[in-house]
Amino acid sequence: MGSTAGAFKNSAMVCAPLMARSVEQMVIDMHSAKAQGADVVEVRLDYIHDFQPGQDLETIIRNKPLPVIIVYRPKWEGGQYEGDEHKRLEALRLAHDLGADYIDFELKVASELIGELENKHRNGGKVIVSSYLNGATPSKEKLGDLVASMQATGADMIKVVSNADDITEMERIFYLLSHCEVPAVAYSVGERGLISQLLCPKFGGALVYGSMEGNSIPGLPTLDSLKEAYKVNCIDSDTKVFGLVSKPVSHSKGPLLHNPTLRHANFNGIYVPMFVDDLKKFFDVYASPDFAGYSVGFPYKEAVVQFCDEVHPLAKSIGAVNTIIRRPGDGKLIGYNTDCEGSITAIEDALRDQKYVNGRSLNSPLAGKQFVVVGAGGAGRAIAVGARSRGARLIVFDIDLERAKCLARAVSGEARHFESLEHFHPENGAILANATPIGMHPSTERIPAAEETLGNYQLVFDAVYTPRKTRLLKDAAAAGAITVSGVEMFLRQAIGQFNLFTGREGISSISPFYQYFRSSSKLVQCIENLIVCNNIVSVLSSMIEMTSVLSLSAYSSEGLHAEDCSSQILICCTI
Ligand SMILES: O=C1C[C@@](O)(C(=O)O)C[C@@H](O)[C@@H]1O
Repeated sequence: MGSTAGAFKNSAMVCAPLMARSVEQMVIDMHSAKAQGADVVEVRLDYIHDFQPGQDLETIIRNKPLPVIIVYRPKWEGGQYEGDEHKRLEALRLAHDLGADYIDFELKVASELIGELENKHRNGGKVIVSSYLNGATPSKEKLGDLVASMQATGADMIKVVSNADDITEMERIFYLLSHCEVPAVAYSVGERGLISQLLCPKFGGALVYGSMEGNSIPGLPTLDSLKEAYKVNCIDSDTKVFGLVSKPVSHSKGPLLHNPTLRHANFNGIYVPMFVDDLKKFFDVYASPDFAGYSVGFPYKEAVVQFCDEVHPLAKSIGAVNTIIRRPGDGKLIGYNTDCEGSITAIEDALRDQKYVNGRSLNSPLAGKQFVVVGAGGAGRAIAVGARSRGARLIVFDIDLERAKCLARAVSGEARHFESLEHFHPENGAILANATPIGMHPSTERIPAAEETLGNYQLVFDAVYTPRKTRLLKDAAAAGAITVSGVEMFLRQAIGQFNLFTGREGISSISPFYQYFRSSSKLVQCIENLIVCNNIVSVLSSMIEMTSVLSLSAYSSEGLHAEDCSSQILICCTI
């Protein structure tokens, strides 16, 4: 795909589709949408019960606080309206006459209706010609033909909506947006299509759709996330795209963390969730310099290694990559692993904080310890290799014994079948690390190990970070173990990714800052202040040069709290 982006740079409007059942509620929703940051609202007449065109349209148009798009979608185009077609078209004509800013005509009826409007005089209201494709996004050629026929109707704006089967279809949508001669809206619904919404301003799209708080529409980002987290109005054709390649992907807090941080660092970039089904297809299609780097999540951390042109030695020794950068000079994909340091330093610091000093080595509190890793996938490999590098003795559990054996060989450890974990009795002072998705939303009641054995561990770490306090961590804390949340690992690996994305520093640059603040009495003071006043922004701003505090406050409203503040400070200090 070429790196050409659209000509309507930065002109996209954020649009809230409204589907209230009554006109009164529609008016209330128009005002709420404005308060939530919408630039324009799309009023779906087909959702209004007992719709009376004459009076209801007047009420809507007289009370509109924002430009309004009037849509009266029939069943035959995926809408709710089943009545007489003549009456439907009459209502649309009336909306135009009453001064609606935009009227949406389906392609099938557009030529005739636009012709009529041309014959009367047009009153300034614009016409959007829309086409809802039943199924996947067609080829570029077919889309091109469709767009040509839509433009030929005399549309002021065109709108194409598809149902994506695969994220790679979005490349055709971006091509459409950047090559259309009139303002265009094009997107796919659903998780696989989300990037068509988020990246549409980069490619010249005219509208980005967002749902209102409490009125979420499946597959649409919220107005708030568009305005606050993604700041879609700041995107232009030069914006570099970073994405989380994963499946599932919607649980990730990465966008909430990386987007404000990129902005704070004045880096023209956006970080988006990418629901990927087929890695090869994905990397083949998104090969332009616009797509500058990726986080790699479950289940692809190992599989993605083969798609990297070069792999950093640490990632190679782990056999898993969680960060990919497209090297600016030659476009090659370079793979890294920031999970390893992220998880191991989180565990080490928790042990040090508990004033545990290992008898045999002062270098790492993990030296000589029995270290139980559950899950031999990408995250498990990073944790196991990291623990081994600190001198721990590994036992690897997995439902696939061969996979466990393979990792055990790499770290000179033992392999066991997952089922035997229930009866496993660890040594005194052992560490347990869960590197499986067990306990992650939505199956939050599950734990990977038997509850009765948790008290035998000195420390229990969970790589799952949604929810922040997993059931495993709660049970382990109740049993007296030190617990380390996946949030710690998440934040630390994200710092490494951020440095790589922005080309600032290498992954190893995390520790000097952290070392400084960890040993500093200021940190203790700061933690106490944070816990007392719980105001991260004010405490940190008085203490260190302000950095990405914005991202932290955004994140804290999503479930990050003062208790996680060692990493919050870490993040602030490294950016
Ligand atoms: O483990 C994680 C977390 C992550 O998957 C996420 O949920 O954002 C992103 C990965 O790159 C990282 O290694």
